[in-house]
Amino acid sequence: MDHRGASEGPGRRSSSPSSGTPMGAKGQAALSVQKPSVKVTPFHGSPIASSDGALRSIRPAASAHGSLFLDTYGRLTAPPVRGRAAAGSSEDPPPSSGSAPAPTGVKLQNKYVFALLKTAGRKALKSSTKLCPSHKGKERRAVSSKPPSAVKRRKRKMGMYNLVPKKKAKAIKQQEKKEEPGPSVQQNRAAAEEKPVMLTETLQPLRSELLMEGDPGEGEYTELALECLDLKAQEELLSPPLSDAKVTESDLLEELPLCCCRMETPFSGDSLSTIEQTCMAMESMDGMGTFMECRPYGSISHRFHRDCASILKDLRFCPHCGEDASGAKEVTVLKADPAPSVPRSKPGPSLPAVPNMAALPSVPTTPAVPRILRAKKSSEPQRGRDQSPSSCPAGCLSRSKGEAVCATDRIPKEPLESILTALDDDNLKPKKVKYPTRQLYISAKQGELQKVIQLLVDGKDPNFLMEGPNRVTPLHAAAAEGHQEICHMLVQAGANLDMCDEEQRTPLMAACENNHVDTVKYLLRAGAAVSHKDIMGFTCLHLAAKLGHHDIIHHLLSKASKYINCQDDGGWTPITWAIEHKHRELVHLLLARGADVNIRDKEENVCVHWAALSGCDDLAQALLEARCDLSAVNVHGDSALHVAARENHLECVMLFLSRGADITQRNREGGTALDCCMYGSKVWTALSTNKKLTDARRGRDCRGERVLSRDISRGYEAVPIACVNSVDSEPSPENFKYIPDSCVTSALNIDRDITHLQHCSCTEDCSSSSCMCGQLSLRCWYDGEGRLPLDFCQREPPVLFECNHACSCLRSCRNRVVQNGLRLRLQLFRTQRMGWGVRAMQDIPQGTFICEYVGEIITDAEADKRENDSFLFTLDNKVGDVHCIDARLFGNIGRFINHLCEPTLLAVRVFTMHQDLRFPRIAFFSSCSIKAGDQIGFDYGDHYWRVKSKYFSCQCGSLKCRHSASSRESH
Ligand SMILES: C[S@@+](CC[C@H](N)C(=O)[O-])C[C@H]1O[C@@H](n2cnc3c(N)ncnc32)[C@H](O)[C@@H]1O
Repeated sequence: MDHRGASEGPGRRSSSPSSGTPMGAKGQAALSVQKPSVKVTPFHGSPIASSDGALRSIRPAASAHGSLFLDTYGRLTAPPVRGRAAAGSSEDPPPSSGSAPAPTGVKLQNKYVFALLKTAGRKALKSSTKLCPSHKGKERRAVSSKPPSAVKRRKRKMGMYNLVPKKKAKAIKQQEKKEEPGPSVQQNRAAAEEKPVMLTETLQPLRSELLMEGDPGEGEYTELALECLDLKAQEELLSPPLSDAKVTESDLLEELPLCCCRMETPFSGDSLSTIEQTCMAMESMDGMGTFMECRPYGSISHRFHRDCASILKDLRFCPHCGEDASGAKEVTVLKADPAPSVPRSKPGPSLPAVPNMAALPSVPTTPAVPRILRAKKSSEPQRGRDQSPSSCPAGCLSRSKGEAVCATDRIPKEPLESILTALDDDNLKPKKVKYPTRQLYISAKQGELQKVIQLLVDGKDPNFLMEGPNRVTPLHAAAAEGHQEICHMLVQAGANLDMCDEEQRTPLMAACENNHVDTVKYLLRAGAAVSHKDIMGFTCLHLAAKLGHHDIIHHLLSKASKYINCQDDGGWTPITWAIEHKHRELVHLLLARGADVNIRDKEENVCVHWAALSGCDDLAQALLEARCDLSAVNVHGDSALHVAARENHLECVMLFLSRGADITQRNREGGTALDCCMYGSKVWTALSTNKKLTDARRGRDCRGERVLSRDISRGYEAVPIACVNSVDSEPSPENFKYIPDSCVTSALNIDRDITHLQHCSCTEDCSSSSCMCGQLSLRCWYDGEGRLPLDFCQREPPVLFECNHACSCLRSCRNRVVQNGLRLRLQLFRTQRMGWGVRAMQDIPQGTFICEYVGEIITDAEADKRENDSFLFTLDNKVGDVHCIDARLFGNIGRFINHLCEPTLLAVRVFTMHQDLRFPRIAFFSSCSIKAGDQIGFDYGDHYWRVKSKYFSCQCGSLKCRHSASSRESH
């Protein structure tokens, strides 16, 4: 049994309610697994056995040993610790590989697992690649535990916000430094000196308002706790491969690491204590300390720690504006700014309300994640406690791992109007920075709506596939983060809604997996395919069900309920995932929506197997009430009771026993549920007690009546015929073949020409109201109930001719009884002295057709050759050759009817489909009324007993018995 990590999170089927060797080699082998190749096992793996013999769930070996993990998409990646070590070690590869493992390594591992997958089944892959929330936690801990010096310094990529009032592109400024400022530059500077004044005037009331409310963060910016940051992802995203090639001039222009400050700080004097004089990065700091001050323009000042200067080719630059900082002066701020609020950029000319703007998604209220920027420095600045991460005016947050986070990267909520205005306004246009295409992915992931729009306007491909092992698009990233409005922008820019990543997952799947209901709704409305399957056969429903995303499931089902029973590559439906992961509410939702609980997975498990595995007796009960088959066994012969017993789930065991689970049922290894449980446990006690009681009951049953077969006719009769034995241990007779109609095994040339009707012994017209065959002079012997009349001659029964296909009557004509076959409830039972016999299971009025004597039609000569004459019925009709019906090898229930000296049956010759008088059908009619439970029998005839009395005597037990030993003696 494969019990790998039943309690683990998403990613793959962690376990299987299959059987295994309780203490066997399979379990040991699984435990000793160290590598993915070994972890990858077929769908059925043995469970891991504990010392007590109970089968236990274990975490996949890969997880335990860090061989493979899943990222937030549930994809394969390398172990986080190893990845982090690589990032922090000086001997390790250059940081271009980031903290993540080398892509090729991941690729190889993926390929390796995928190759194994083909032979071992998808489930194995799932098991081997399990990771989960806990993995993320590990990753974070690994990040925070590394010393700052262990992190390689790396060239910062330029980052900036687009709304930079009057701030010129760095390239222009660099150009200005080289050349004498021309008139146009002077104009720009003049403008730069004017605009901040306008801004402060505009924003002062609002800032005061915010200050009065004491919640500066509620305005344009919201701070995130550092712990919220997905540091690993950001490291990877923002750590482009470093090249040792020469840094060109264009590199200087494009790659100078800058903070994302978008605001110039007007300098209006020597005092640094007023808000107007501070960079926006001051918002989260106390503002005290010694800083370098850059004054790119007369009224603008930028402050930053000396160590926070951007360095490129040994030149120091202001981290805010990229200006040469070699001339920056050192300033000391002794007193904190009284109002370290956030200066605002001028939003540009106010826009009239745009009607269709309402249709656009609203700007997110959740703050985007600040980016991590790494300073390229020869040594990490040593900061004391007083130099808290927020104390740098440039917003460089010194982290324990030495990663600098620029607080100015906090992303403001920008109304779309402002964004659009900025795009159109030359003054508000961003610095001319040449972003790589992957910036679109980065910004989409981080929720930078403004930048996403800018990048799209600049012509970045919305279907760009991010390099790396998973090859996701910006739409994947935005959907995974729930950035609905960015999804909208990307889709409008031509992003393919159903683009697949390396694991064949779509953006919709990413949104489903991450529980972003609104994004899911948006993508569905936009036309995303809900039926798409990923590399493991998962649909959106599977992903959401596995993770318990109730609202996602609810919405998906409202749109596409027909996929509710869709099976993934393991044969699992969404409800099996929900059951395994104990998402109770979700299970009930899926049940209410009609999930099929008896769909078998690839190991033939049904839902109740999974409930047994997860130990959810409440879910098991709900499943049983939804008619889940408790007796179902999987390919290993395990019932749900086996699984619950093995997992030591007492409540489930009790439930299953109360619902009649068969405790004696053995799996393919020969084990009962009792054999699977832990000796001495409560489950063991419950099962042992039940076994004792069951054995006692069966002992009583042995003395009572046992049902040996529910239907000896195997469905060939319209009414099933049970076989019971309350007399001895004789099993149900199986030495013959049940046939519903007589057969011939040699050429008998039955004449089926209906012109023989003229030989019919009956000369009376048909008296049936419905029969229209009167012209053929057929007489209908049956009354309105299909019975023979009470005055029917029993001493010498006439031959009956039923209407058939050659008649003009309807098929419902009442002159068709025998040809309609058995209609009464009969039972084959063990008699005390006559072997098997037949009894009525209902009251039967006189004249009712009971059954036919069916067998092999043979010649009399053939009959004489046959040794066993116990089942021969002669068709002696004094017409032509004599034939017999031998029911020894082929027969129906009639072959079990015994001789009764007080017969209740009358054998009548009947013709139905032909009138070849040599071959009548032998039909038994009740010669009297018969009570339910009475044995039925006919008179075998004196000739029979004259022969057989030499061997045995009649055992009919009748007081009027004529062939018993005593009666023979008396005669
Ligand atoms: C057509 S079979 C009836 C089914 C038979 N009892 C059986 O177990 O298969 C006929 C055989 O049943 C037994 N049998 C039928 N009626 C009997 C009776 N009244 N007394 C004793 N044996 C009878 C005889 O062995 C006979 O050869």
